[in-house]
Amino acid sequence: MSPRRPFRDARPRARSQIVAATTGRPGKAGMAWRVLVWVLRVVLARAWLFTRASGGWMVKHPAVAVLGLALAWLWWGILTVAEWPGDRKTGPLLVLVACLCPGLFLGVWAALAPRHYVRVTHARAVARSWAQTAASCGLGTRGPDGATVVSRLRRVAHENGAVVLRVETSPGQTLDTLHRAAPAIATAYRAHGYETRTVKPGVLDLVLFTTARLAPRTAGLPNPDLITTDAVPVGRTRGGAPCALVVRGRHTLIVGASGAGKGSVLWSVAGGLAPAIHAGVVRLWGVDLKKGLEIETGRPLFGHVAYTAADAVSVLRTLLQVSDDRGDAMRGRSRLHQPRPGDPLHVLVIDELADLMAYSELEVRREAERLLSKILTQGRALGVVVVSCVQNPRQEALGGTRNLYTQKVALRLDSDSETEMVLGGLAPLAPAHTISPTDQGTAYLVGEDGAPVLVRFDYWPDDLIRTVALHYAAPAEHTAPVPRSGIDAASAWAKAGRRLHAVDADETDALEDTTPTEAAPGPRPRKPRAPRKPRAPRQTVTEEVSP
Ligand SMILES: Nc1ncnc2c1ncn2[C@@H]1O[C@H](COP(=O)(O)OP(=O)(O)OP(=O)(O)O)[C@@H](O)[C@H]1O
Repeated sequence: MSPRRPFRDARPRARSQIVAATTGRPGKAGMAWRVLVWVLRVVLARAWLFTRASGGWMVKHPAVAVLGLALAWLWWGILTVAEWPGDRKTGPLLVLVACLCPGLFLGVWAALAPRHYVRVTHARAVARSWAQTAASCGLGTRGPDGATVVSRLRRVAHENGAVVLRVETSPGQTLDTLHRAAPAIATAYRAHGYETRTVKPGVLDLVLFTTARLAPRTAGLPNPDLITTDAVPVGRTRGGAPCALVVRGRHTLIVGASGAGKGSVLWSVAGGLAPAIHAGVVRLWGVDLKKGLEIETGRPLFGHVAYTAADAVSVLRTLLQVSDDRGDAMRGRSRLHQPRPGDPLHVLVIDELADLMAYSELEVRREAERLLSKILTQGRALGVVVVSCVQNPRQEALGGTRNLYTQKVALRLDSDSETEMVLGGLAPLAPAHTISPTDQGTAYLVGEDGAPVLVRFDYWPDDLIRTVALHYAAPAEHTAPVPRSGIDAASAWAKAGRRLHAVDADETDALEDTTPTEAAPGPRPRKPRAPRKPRAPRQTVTEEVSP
């Protein structure tokens, strides 16, 4: 252990003493201190902006600045030597202000409207350097007269955390030419990333991100009225806008190195779905072969959980059965399942998929891969979706299922080859391996449209997970067995719900025996006992006594 450094310990102590004696004081004195600090901050910040903007202009135009100073000084010197009666300062000062007025104007502008000033000056700088940058990034073509013609920059706009360049192709170029030049342009302008959006034929918006870091945020209690599976709030995007995840109709793969924040993504989904779970619109299933450490924190949200490989296979088999039954019921009627109470969206959450697909017994692994692949190919439209978390995106950890996920969340990854494994051709647009280890919960989200979005998922502390899980616990009927056929569904759900209200631990075991998991590998479950036949009443033989 390193020796403790006394001055390091003293610094925070001195700081907290100062805070306690000033802004931390109770009552009006504390309030006065806080107002004073705020005013000082604002004044100092504005003074700095003024100095920087006007000083910057003077550095760029030294001749004008020196001329102004020299004229003012000369005028004042002449008046002084001539012993001019009256005011000798106003005239020279006016001359100085007149010479420096463009710089002073910029300073006042920066101090009064700093954001507008930065945006306008930045846009002008980009426009000035565009021709040269575009030509060196491959956007120049030779005109008939031999001169180089570059793609036209139509406008420079600003969004939160991004600069948007609207670029128009020049004759001889296609949109593909602009797409190919985008990485070089982003690098030339020192952007942290980029995105391209086609506006109309021949016109493209090139979005250059000016920030790589998104502020962390702790999740709050979910909105009880937000019963949705199509836009589950999970975090914030780069521009600070709320980010919502589509759960219905999509299988989601969450990949991230150890400590990258997979838990945040998992609980953002499970916690965001909590009101829908409580309303019976979503039924949550959990597989956590790390002894249930993750899922057990929010256990009441889950209908069924599996903490062993054999149970996990049973859960997969049950869900496959559900999707088979739904397929029969939906055929010719609907192409996408519409969840509702009594006929919910089944969401299977798997924490650390590799534990099941790579580190289990060979037989279990094969069966799990077979079942999961079937669910991933068939379940999407039938209201059975999978959310899998995994550390290692390699083939051995995911089996053949990697490309069956329709939505991917790439948290921090260890190398560019891992990013490529997860996101394929989108890797240059979503360099997940460059996410800082201190930015846990930051990830590139790639939905079905294939456009990566940088998102910081909300952080879910354990206490919040427990509170939400208790508040929005799954309805009793969701911990009941899934009926095998849709015909007697309603009565089976109701019956199971009634039974579960009164169950104790033994009864739950008995109930589990009746779930459709008979074909699970390992020891065969007991056959349910046939109901006992009512016994015939014992006959009493009376001897007839003949008269
Ligand atoms: N969204 C977030 N914002 C801020 N900090 C976070 C966020 N998510 C996670 N963290 C921090 O990172 C730590 C690790 O997160 P988490 O356990 O979710 O990572 P993980 O990817 O699941 O790791 P492992 O695979 O080892 O279980 C947490 O204890 C927390 O301190």
